[in-house]
Amino acid sequence: MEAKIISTGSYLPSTRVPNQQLETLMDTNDEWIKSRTGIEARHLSETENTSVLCGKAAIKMLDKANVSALEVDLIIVATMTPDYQTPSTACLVQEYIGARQVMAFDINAACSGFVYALSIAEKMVQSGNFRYALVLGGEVMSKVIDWEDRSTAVLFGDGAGGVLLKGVNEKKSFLAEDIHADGSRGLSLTARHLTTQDPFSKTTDEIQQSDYLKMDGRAIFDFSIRNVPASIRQLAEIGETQLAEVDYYLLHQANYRIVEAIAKKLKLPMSKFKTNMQRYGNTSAASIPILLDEVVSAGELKLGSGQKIVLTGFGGGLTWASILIEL
Ligand SMILES: O=C(O)C1CCN(c2ccc(-c3cc(CO)ccc3Cl)cn2)CC1
Repeated sequence: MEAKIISTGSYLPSTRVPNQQLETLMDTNDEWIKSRTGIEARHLSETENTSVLCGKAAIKMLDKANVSALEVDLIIVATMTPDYQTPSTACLVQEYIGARQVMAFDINAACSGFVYALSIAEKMVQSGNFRYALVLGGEVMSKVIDWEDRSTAVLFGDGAGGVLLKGVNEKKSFLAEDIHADGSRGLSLTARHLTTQDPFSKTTDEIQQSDYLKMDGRAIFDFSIRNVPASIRQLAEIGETQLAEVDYYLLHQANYRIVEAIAKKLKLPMSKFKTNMQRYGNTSAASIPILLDEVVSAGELKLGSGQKIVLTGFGGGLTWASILIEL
């Protein structure tokens, strides 16, 4: 049995916030944001939590595939901004879409989360025990942002996207993967630090509970430029594929200059690297599936066409993960 992507879907909350609107909230400006990140606007959720964004994206992909929610055997949600610690966001999605009481769980690999989840779901479908698998990336980053910290508040957005996998007796579609973590540099990007809190705990001063996302931007920038090209080269070698044979590279949409720098290091044209951070900002685990759905919806990628794509996530953890897929 092999796993095949049979549908894609995405959902953005309705409130669009252009850079100019952030100028009224903090000491920033459209020119700085656009020139340093490529971001022109982001969508922010006023009432819909992560499970609802994911549920709405899931309903779109099930409808497109003409698959009932009752046929879904597995739901994985990649998120660093769950509705709750428990229940998992995937359990809330199961209820939201009206699926049977099937296996549903969240994974947290931050901006690499969707690629991690896709790798996990593929193996589970290959086992022959799961016929239809919903693989979602969803974030409400706006709830972990410090809206007084202009260095991070201008970078992130909310949204959800995903794919519907089906077990089929066809040739392999998932050709190669390169998936990593490096916890030694994990504190370069943190959010929601939960320290020990019991009558006997001895939280020292430097161990601070923190609700907000904090990022060493320079460190993450440098890590990305170093690790992502190496991961893509390694993937191409494992998949016995030339970099030029890949139709599109869909990278985590953190920063336009990062995508440019990676394309340059790989000596590939920017035309192979689709981007949408201009419209949505950095939606962490949701960025790749939203981009994939947009490129498929635009007809630039066709499911079942044999086109080759590389999906690469990179960020919190630190994690980085690449997957080579023949559609
Ligand atoms: O001064 C400048 O130019 C600033 C410098 C700092 N910037 C950054 C830094 C890091 C990221 C980033 C974040 C993640 C997490 O999803 C993953 C990957 C990256 Cl590369 C995005 N922007 C913005 C422009």
